[in-house]
Amino acid sequence: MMASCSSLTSRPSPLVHGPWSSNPTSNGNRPILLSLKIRPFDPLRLAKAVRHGLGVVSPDNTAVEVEAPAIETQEVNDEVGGSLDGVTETQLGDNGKDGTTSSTRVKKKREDDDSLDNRFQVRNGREVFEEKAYLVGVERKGDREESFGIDESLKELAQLADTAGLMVVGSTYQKLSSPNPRTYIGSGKVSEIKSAIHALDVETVIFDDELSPGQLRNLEKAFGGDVRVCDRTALILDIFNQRAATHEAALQDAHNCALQLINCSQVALALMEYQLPRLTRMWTHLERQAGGQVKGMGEKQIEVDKRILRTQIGVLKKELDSVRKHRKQYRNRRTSVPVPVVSLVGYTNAGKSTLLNRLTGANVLAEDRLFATLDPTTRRVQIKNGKEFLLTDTVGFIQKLPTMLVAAFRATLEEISESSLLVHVVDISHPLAEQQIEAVDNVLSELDVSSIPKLMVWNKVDKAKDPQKIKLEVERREDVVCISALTGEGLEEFCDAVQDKVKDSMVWVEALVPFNKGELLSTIHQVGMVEKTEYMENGTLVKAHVPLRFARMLTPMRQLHIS
Ligand SMILES: Nc1nc2c(ncn2[C@@H]2O[C@H](COP(=O)(O)OP(=O)(O)OP(=O)(O)O)[C@@H](O)[C@H]2O)c(=O)[nH]1
Ligand SMILES: [Mg+2]
Repeated sequence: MMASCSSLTSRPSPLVHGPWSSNPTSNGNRPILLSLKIRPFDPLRLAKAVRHGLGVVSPDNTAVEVEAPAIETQEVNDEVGGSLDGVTETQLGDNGKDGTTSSTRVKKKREDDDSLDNRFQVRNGREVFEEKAYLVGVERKGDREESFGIDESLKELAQLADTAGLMVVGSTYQKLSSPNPRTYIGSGKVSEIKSAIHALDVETVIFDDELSPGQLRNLEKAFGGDVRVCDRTALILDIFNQRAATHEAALQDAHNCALQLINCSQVALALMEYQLPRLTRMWTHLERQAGGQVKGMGEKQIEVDKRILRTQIGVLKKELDSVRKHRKQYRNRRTSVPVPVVSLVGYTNAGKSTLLNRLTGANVLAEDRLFATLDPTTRRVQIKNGKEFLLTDTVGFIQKLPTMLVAAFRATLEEISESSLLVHVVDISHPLAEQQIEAVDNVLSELDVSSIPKLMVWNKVDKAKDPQKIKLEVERREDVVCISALTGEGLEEFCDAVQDKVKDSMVWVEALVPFNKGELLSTIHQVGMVEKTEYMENGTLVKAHVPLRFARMLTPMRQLHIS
């Protein structure tokens, strides 16, 4: 294993360019994180840096099969506060639905991938190295039964790893009362994973929960060699980084481009903030490089690195503030023509982009991978009766969303906070649909959107085990519409429901519009729900539901009519 790892150093992994690593040792040259070159902030250059600094897994090239992780099924002894009675035997569970055991699959994979060259793949015109990853989860005693189970959480982690371009070769988990402060898992489990690393030639170990910088360091030391340890947060940040690059080319207008830049910078900021306390890894790296002789040198370097990073974080934050202010002004201008804005929110992979594409003929990337959408896209939807609304697609939510990424979501979230309606898209065919709904509601409850009306949409009904049962359930409930964004089923009902809900958020006005204000009349027809128009001597009397902001603009005419 060591031999193959060290031979990697001759071919830089395209996924990572460590900003501090001039000498690409294998550890400074692996996928996952540390991907941005840190230089003074320039949004355009930053976007470019993101694009060129990473090997992007093409969204079009989805040939890599998402492999369900080999989840250990054996009971694990309890470990409290780092006591050392973990399980030592590594066992890859049999979860192969086709009768193939995971270990056979793993063996097969190893044979297939014996040659390193096989693992360099050209995707999207770039060479990407598929690292072998091993997943580790912890089931906390006292986790509520209805929350995401460890199996499901690890399956999701495997999907995330696949999206990031890694090859999952196995996984394990441990039941704990509380995590070990030094190594997160118990020492028995650490040894077990170490055996798995050797047996499966693992290059990256990914933990399903966020690890502290100290835990990361201790685990890397414990696993030894060139094994990289990372966590769910790092993985998600890395995917966001990749996605930021992929989507840039697809931008079509200044509005979406501005949003993209904010998102891109937010991701950069999240990355830097994640890196800052973890920079000490480079210290170890420098120390090792110098054979442990010049400890001071590494120490000095890390201080310099930290200072540079802190300055960059400060500059980036300032720039972001200023871009945000401009965005707010833009939104204010946009709402002066108050076409209702409807935002699609929901768990990642629920089908939001597919729905947007279906309704607007847009060409937003929709695919069976997590976080396909990073940047919010807005398109106009024209309904049969001539009415229209703006539909905004947003980044998907996920359980265990890293706190620092909530800030990175802000560009999207600021947009949805001014919507007339939030449409919560649910993949009703997913076995954990309930839990996903809860995870989305949790994120929404942290945002200032409680006053915005909501509509729930159960999507992918075509894929559900028992579509009839779902349709009956929907009939009993008033607040849910059942659709298939893929086949188009239920989309008319969806548009009607959107209109009804949008109407609920409007106010009733009766206004006398002077004949010389013809354009106002057509705007009322465009954005409001007109019940009646009457031609009077000095203008047109309109009775309609209109958006609140627009009602304010009509105030003088309302007074005119009353007097
Ligand atoms: N069978 C079926 N598949 C669907 C339906 N809607 C979407 N999908 C599929 O689900 C996958 C995810 O769809 P997306 O539209 O990318 O999902 P998303 O919610 O935008 O995902 P993120 O951008 O990752 O948050 C794609 O493979 C779609 O083809 C549906 O109604 N039925
Ligand atoms: Mg999407």
